[in-house]
Amino acid sequence: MKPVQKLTITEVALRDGSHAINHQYTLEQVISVAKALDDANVPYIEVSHGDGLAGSSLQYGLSRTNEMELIEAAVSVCATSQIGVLLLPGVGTIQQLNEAAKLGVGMARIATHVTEADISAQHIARSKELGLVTVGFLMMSHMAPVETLVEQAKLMESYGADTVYVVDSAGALLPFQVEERIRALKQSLSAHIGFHGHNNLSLAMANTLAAIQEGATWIDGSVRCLGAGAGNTQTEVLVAVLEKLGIETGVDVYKLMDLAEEIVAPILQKPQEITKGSLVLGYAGVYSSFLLHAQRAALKFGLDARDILIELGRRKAVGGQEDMIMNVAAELAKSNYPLSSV
Ligand SMILES: CC[C@H](O)CC(=O)C(=O)O
Ligand SMILES: [Mn+2]
Repeated sequence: MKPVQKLTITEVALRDGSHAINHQYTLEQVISVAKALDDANVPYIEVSHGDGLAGSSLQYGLSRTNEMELIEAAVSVCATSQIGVLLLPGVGTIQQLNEAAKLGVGMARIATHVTEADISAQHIARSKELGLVTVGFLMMSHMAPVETLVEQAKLMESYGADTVYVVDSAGALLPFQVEERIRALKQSLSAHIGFHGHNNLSLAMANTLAAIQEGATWIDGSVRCLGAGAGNTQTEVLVAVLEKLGIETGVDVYKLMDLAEEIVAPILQKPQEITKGSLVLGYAGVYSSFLLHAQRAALKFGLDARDILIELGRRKAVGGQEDMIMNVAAELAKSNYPLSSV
């Protein structure tokens, strides 16, 4: 392994994990998870609706608890960890960013589809003005050629992003594809490079290690894999693996293991496994957060969720097009279903 610089871990179970529990976090759950992550010395903890600030809606799923209350509570129980928020321009606005900053968050991640970095300019600029650590988050990175990804990352850097992430939203990338993407960004940017994986093809850990090997230093994980689809790179496992590789994170692995077992496992509505549904996300390159929406549409129309997901992949649906899921299901139900089989 090439020498690796110190890594900065961001825990996403309180944001990406919100998808997996239908955005039903309670104040008590967020407080207990945030407190334990702070105690384990995790540097950044993301707290927001799964689809970012202001994501609570019929389209994406209504939050049980107002996210600003969750953010405020998480900030209040953390002595050293910084709370971060995710914002998708158009879903959330500058107003919510200002509000979150007032509550004491330390980081904002501005997320766009991999070809749409230009819509992040004002949000990145505002985040910098607010003095926040500012991250550009290029979602569905598997959908663009490497050159396009580099171009888009450079835009985010030019707006002021301190770090730019390759986000494997569908868990569709293979390790060599992660390597070529991170290598190209490393060669073209001076910003830090980050990686956010999903485990739909059981490659989150391999992809994360590939990213680190090529120079990514900002890395996401979710405790007990609590994230959309089959979840993210499992944080407590990642920290243990990194320790074995002699790579420093500053995170206490024993405390993370206890948190995973005693606090996060009881929150899970079902274990984070690679089911046929989540496997198809990675296989067809579909946004991980579409899984539960597709399963609900399948029930409603008497379909196999896999056929809905395959069709969404064929149509290259992107985040924000959740309304397409019901449309596709309705069309499939009327046509000579099944159109495809896996
Ligand atoms: C919009 C939200 C999405 O879940 C962001 C993310 O974590 C991803 O694209 O993987
Ligand atoms: Mn994600």
